Amino acid sequence: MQPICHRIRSTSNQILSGASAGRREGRSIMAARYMSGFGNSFETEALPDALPIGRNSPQKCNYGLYAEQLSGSPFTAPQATNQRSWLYRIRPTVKHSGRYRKVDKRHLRTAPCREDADTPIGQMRWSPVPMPDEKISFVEGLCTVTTAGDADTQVGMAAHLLFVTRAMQDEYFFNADGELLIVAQENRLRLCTEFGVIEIEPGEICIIPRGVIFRTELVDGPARAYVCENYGGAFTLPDRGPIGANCLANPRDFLTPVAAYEDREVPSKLYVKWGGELYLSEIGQSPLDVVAWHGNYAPYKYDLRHFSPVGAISFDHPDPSIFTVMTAPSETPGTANIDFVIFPERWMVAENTFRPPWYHRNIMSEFMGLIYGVYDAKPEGFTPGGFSLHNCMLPHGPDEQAFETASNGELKPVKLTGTMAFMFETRFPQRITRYAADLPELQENYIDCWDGLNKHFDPDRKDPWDR
Ligand SMILES: O=C(O)Cc1cc(O)ccc1O
Ligand SMILES: [Fe+2]
Repeated sequence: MQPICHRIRSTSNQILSGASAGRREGRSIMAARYMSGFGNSFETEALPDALPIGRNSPQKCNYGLYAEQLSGSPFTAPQATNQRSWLYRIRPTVKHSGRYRKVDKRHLRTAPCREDADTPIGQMRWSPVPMPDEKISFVEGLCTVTTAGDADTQVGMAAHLLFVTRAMQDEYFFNADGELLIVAQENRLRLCTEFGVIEIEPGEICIIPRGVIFRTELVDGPARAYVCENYGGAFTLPDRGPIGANCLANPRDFLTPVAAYEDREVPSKLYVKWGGELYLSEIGQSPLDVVAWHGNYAPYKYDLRHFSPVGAISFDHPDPSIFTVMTAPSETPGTANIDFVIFPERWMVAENTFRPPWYHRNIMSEFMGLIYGVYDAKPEGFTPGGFSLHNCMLPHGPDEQAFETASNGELKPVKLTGTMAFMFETRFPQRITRYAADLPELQENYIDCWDGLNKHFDPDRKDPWDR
């Protein structure tokens, strides 16, 4: 067995859900099981010998399965970015797809989307949007708040809020417009995918690559998440440069599910997001019928609490790029289509330093969310489930309270505990949607948080401590 190649054999791994999952919980068959490593070539089978050995397309596959390739990159992409998997399934995906009809996309939007034309520019922040009362599934609960770039040309991103108050029952979804980075914020979410079952809780994220079919279930109540839709090339790990081979997000902590399948023949619905619209196809069975698969194009999860931050151990506040979990690069080196950055628990030890984020203007556009705890630059008004947008070149930085505390406090080592904020940072301006602009949670007075930053300048008093 090659070191980066996983062959997971299990006697039977069928996706069970709802009541049947509960009844059989003791049998471990339901527990999501994973293989470790980022970007590996994995192989996994839910029935013994379902995977052909040493070839992809035998004349006949074992168990009467169909072989099918899913290409996440052009065939000819360079080795480092070449992504594809081979799926051995009960039916080919053409049988999970009939005629499509357009359906209501509710609050789902796609770039380019210029619903912000009448909204003045400005720094923006929203309080958490309450969980809706109505029963909505993953597909109905995606509410776009910003879009950037152009999905058709495969550049840019969208930031969505996600509210899930009901499981998808005989309903499935895939997104042709981009890969989905799902950041759990409240309660767990179970994603039953073509490749196997992934479960995430607040503090964890998962990536569903473009085109992968899945449905979602609830585990412990209505779930809320943030979602970044990446229209461009896939997220990957950033180069660590002089940091070396370890720390930040370590590859072994990324987890990909083992194969699991449904052999379920009931009228079902397949929803597809394609070209910014939502389509529905009625099908006669579950499309999650992949009994075995191998390759490097597959969903995965990551626990953000495994991120090992590296920071200033003497003085000054480094650029937040040191906290990049994953990056979706563009063709221009160092200029990401999207950087996914976190602000986790960590020690602050820098001496003679203004420790919170500095005041800042940025060519990149910064969408931020708070999973739990307090963000050091914004102790007031930025609450878990809330979000903010500091767009291209718009100034921002610590609020008055953070400035006062950080400028005057004793600089002994301090641990920021129980906190997890994140940023979707993109090279493109982010356009807010009408939905976001009309939310009552939009904080009209956000910019007042900088009101009390008074002039301290005095040409006759050089010593800042002498006042
Ligand atoms: O709060 C922000 O705006 C994000 C951010 C964090 C940081 O540590 C440095 C710069 C920056 O933009
Ligand atoms: Fe910033």
